[in-house]
Amino acid sequence: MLHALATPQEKRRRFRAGLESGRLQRLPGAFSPLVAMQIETLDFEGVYISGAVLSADLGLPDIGLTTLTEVAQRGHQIARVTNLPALIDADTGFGEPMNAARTIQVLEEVGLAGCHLEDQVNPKRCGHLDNKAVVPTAEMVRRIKAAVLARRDPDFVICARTDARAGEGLESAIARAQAYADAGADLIFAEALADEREFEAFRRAVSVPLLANMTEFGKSKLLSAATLQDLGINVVIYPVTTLRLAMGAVAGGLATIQDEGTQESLLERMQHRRDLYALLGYEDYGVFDKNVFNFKL
Ligand SMILES: C[C@](O)(C(=O)O)[C@H](CC(=O)O)C(=O)O
Ligand SMILES: [Mg+2]
Repeated sequence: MLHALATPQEKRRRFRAGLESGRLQRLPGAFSPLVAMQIETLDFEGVYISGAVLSADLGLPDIGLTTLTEVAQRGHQIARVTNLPALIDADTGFGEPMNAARTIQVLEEVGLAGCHLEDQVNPKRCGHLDNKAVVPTAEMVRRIKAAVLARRDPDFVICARTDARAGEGLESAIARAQAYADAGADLIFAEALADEREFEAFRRAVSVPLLANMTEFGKSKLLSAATLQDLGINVVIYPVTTLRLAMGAVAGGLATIQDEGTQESLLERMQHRRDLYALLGYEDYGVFDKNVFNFKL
């Protein structure tokens, strides 16, 4: 009720244990706190909070327009309602290495389990767009070192993302990942890898845990959880999936209302009022006031 029972420290320890378990940690994107609660009712290991989704939700493209304050606020809203660890997209850290350091402290304070910082130049852009530019390896190493130094809970996971595969090629992306791991990154996110072969090459070369981004309609082939597990990948994110599902349903449903003049034919595809109330735990709120939850169908 009101918030999740697990503390941020417990959630971070749980995420750390998951990274060390040898089992794939599956993190669907939560585009709202309510979606995080839905994810928790299924057997997922965590939730992901996407920058692309936050931008889209605000009606903006994913080109580095959102601020740390907006990202932290959304992260807080989501992290507080779920017992699952939440990993958030911190883009480039919102500026210079000093800004990345502050970003880590703020994201820690709002209860997240970890975040990823990427090696793109400011302003960043979606990892599946063309003509991305990355900063020199040494500059990203400074970004990561500043982040690691600023961290106060050693269990807060700092994930380094490299966007170098597109512009510099696989070898360079691997060399960067190794440098980022040496700088203290706990987890490596290799953005926009093409297929199994590229994940295999990363797995062979990098000793820290690896994250795979299974985003739709991008540059990466969609690989199943079983395949990723076999490849030795530790974390998979489905960053924009729930938003794409919801928006597909919203667009189709609005067209039906236009065509049919009623939403009657859509009812069975909707989350029922009863299920929404169960997810929100309405009944639990009756401990404060017996009159809060009076609902009969
Ligand atoms: C993972 C990602 O950074 C995100 O913000 O969710 C995006 C996802 C996407 O645009 O599909 C990305 O740059 O890959
Ligand atoms: Mg992003």
